[in-house]
Amino acid sequence: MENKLKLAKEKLIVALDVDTGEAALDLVKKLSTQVGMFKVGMQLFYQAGPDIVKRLKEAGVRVFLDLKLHDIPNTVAQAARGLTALGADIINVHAAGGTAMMRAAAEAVREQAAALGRPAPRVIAVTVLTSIDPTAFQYELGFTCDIQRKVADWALLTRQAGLDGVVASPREIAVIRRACGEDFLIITPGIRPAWSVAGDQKRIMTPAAALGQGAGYLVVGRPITGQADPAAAAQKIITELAEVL
Ligand SMILES: O=c1ccn([C@@H]2O[C@H](COP(=O)(O)O)[C@@H](O)[C@H]2O)c(=O)[nH]1
Repeated sequence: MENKLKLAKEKLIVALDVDTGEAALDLVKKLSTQVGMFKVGMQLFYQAGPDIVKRLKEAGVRVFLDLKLHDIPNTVAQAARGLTALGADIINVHAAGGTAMMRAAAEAVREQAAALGRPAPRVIAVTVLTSIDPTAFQYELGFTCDIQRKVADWALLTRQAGLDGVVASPREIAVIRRACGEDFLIITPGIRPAWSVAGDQKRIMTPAAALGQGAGYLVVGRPITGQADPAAAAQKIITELAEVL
């Protein structure tokens, strides 16, 4: 069981969606024995500033920098260069930015990492946000195919652009695997244990079910960080994961 708990820990990424560096570091202190990686998103990065990534790296943790870059290729490449210099382990862009933008990001990251003499962070692409349901996808965003088809197409585009993987709902893991193969990284937010509330997430799955589908990593935010005892919530999740490993 101990080995399974270790493996489960490696699968878990906790979203540090808080306003200050101090709050983020406090969560890291409480959770670092149970969590393999921490995610810095827009909420923390825009308020605490880029230095938070360096502080987390100094604290010895792995960092997924989830800023979802989406702009013209040159702008995204220059931004990706900056994020690489901060020392993130994974960065991301939006697949909707297209292949030229994704290729530019991947190339800039490789060049910058080589110039700094460091391993390059993995670069992945966000497909369809897990907060989008089929109605919004069709009637607000105007897509005529279903979400699964679009996610599979964008995942393939991402792979062809030379990126390492995608962010998607666990509900799309099977179609992504069929399109992109077993060695393609799939990071899944939209994780909701049976005892938690969905909130704004629409395409959700429990931790055990997502792992059963073959998720590379599971991103969990509020079901852990929104609890009075985040460490106890994280422990419940890794125990649930260990049971299916
Ligand atoms: O499609 C996506 C892409 C990114 N996210 C991010 O993951 C976490 C999820 O947090 P919860 O509190 O567990 O809902 C959050 O930081 C999002 O920005 C996503 O949810 N869906």
